[in-house]
Amino acid sequence: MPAYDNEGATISMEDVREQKPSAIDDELAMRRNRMLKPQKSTLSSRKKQAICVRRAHKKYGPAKNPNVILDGLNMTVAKGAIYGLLGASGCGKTTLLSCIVGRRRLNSGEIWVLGGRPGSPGSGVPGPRIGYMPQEIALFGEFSIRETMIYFGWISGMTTKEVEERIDFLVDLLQLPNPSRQVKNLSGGQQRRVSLSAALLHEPELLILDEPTVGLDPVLRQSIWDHLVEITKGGRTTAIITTHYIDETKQANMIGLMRGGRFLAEESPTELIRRYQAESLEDVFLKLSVLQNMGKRRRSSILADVVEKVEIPAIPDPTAIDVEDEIGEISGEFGDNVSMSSKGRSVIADLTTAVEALPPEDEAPGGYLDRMKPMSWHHMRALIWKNFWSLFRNFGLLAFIIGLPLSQMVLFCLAIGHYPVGLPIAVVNYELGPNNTNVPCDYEKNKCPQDPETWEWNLTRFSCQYLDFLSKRQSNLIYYPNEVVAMSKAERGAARAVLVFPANFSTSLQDRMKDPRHTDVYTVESSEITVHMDDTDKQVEWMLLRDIQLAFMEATEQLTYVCNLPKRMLSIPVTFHNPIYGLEVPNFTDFAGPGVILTIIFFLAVALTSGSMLAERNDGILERSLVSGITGTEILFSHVIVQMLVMIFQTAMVLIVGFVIFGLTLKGSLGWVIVLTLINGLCGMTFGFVVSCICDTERTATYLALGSFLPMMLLCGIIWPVEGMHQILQWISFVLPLTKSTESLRSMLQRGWTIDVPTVYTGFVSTTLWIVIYLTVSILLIKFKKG
Ligand SMILES: Nc1ncnc2c1ncn2[C@@H]1O[C@H](COP(=O)(O)OP(=O)(O)OP(=O)(O)O)[C@@H](O)[C@H]1O
Repeated sequence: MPAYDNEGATISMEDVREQKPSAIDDELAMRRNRMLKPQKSTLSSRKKQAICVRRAHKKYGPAKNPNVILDGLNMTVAKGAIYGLLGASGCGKTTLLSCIVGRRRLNSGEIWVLGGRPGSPGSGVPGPRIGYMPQEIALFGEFSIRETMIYFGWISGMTTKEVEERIDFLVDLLQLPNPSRQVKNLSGGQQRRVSLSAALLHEPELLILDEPTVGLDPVLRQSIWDHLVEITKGGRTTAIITTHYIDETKQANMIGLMRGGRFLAEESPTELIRRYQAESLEDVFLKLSVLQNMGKRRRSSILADVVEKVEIPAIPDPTAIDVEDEIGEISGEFGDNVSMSSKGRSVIADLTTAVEALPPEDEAPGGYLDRMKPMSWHHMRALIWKNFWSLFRNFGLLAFIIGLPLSQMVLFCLAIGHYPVGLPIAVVNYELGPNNTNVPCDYEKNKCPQDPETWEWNLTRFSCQYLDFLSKRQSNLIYYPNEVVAMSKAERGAARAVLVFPANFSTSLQDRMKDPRHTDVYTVESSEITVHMDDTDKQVEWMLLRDIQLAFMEATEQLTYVCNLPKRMLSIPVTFHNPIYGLEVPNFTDFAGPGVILTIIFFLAVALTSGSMLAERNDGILERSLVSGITGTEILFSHVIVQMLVMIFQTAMVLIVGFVIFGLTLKGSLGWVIVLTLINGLCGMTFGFVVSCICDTERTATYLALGSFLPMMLLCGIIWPVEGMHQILQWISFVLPLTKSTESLRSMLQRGWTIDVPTVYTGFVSTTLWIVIYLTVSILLIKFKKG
């Protein structure tokens, strides 16, 4: 009868039974006996074990209210054993495993893995000596099964050919689907099997499998166990397995029952069942849990309970074993540090006091340079390959990478900095008489109002001449009959300004110009245009003010022109020549452009880097990569290399849109502009690393990125000159990463300054310094921020 069907591959129960020869049982029994021999607890004996944990203490949370996870735990895993780590959910199995693989540190205690201290130089742990399957799937959804294997194979130093050979075997063993299928399209169980095959791929010395069989078909679970028995036979491979299926661990050589931060027992499954006269391992766990609860009572009473309730085989001749030997490596513990040796020869109080002081860290075999070597070629190759494909296979992300800078730059160039036109301006022109809104505001455009004979002025309807010039700047002039109506309209938002021309405006103006000394107050007042402005929008107010004044100058200049008079006669005595730098008509787009370009590139890099790093971390991929020996520095630099490609592309797009399509001013060297934009993106990338190291979730990273985006926009002189800020803000602005670079880019673009000008090179220096700072901080955080 078919027992398991996967993608057309059908195996029968008979097949499975055939895979489990009785020789394996014999081998298991033999090794159980071998391993259960008590050994001296010396430094060298601990180093000889695959894993040896002593007095492990681990807690999370604040010192005042700690969550104690490991509470003086001892554990011994002999080489070549299959060790079943059992315990209720949340008892600390994963925490213990991550301390073993060197990803978390104990608060106190000692761990030896494959003869070294995890994480110490030269121990090889984390590294390819370990095959780690974390609880999460920890795979790249965008990759196919084959690509996943190639990635993990390369990391562990295998060639592609070796990986291909192993793929065939693992597909067969774990009944994987076609290796060309993408991981994200597999079922949860299939993904777990791919994850398991990635751990088995390079045939490591120590397999650490966190719930490898959860959700799997019982037949497949059996074949996985059979495979583990097979590979541990020779003694080269050791396996630790956590599982919730307690009974499947009866095939393990040793079981550690974990509860309350300790092991209730550490024994072979048959011995546990025999000793506790239980029907199953579940029963044993239950009995031991009850006993541990009693451990809250006084130790003496526990001892009585233990001795009374649990039949502990007596030692035939206790005197035959010396004191050292009594402290077996394999120990089960109860309650308050009450330990029982594996052979049950004696009940020993407080095993932990018997072990010696912590030995010094192992020295790395190589010299200082060897330890400093930050990157290995096969790691970098795997990481760059992985980063490249995970980026370019994700179409949503790709659309974001291309679309966002493009759309932002187009929107900026279209929406920001352009002169507001068509602003409604209310006009009350009493010069046209009481019926002023129905009378055309005409004037003789080319007629000089000065009599050529007498040189007497006869200025009429100068208000119309002025309004003609004003309408060329602001075309939306709305005429009202009187000031009261115009004001009430403006108060309700119908006009941005109200202009009132007195009845005898032109003649009063003429009198005032002709004989200013004897002009009376009435004449002065009636020669002036009264203006009421809506000041809510400063930009609009300044621009209207400018239009109102310039229109007057243009009207008077026109007068001098038609009367053939010197132009300066009727203009204000200030001459504005061509600007030293910049355009004659101020352009806010040019002012804000440099800051906006840098901000787009900087914050896109922050978002992309922190996003991909956090996704990698939260999916468990980062953890898995680190356990397989990849260093934080390698991860950072592989991201730098791939994202540099992205940034080059984004920079090219932004600059083309800004300078080629929208014609932003570019007077300096394009080469230096590109270099500054790129190193600014690099700076954003390194800031993204810091964000992803500090934050645990994408949400907090978003808050942090947003929280830094707004202050930078406001304080870095991007939309407002730094000189206009409060002195303290100016100091803050001085040390922000975008201030000096914006100033530098602006100077290159608009002033055409070269790199030897201090304002320009300061931008390069400041950005480079920030890169170094962010990179150092992130490397330190990756190095030291462990559980
Ligand atoms: N980084 C952390 N910070 C704070 N508490 C943590 C952290 N990691 C784990 N814990 C807590 O430590 C306890 C043990 O967690 P752990 O994941 O080691 O348990 P487990 O035995 O592996 O559980 P399960 O079988 O459900 O996977 C849990 O209460 C968990 O909430």
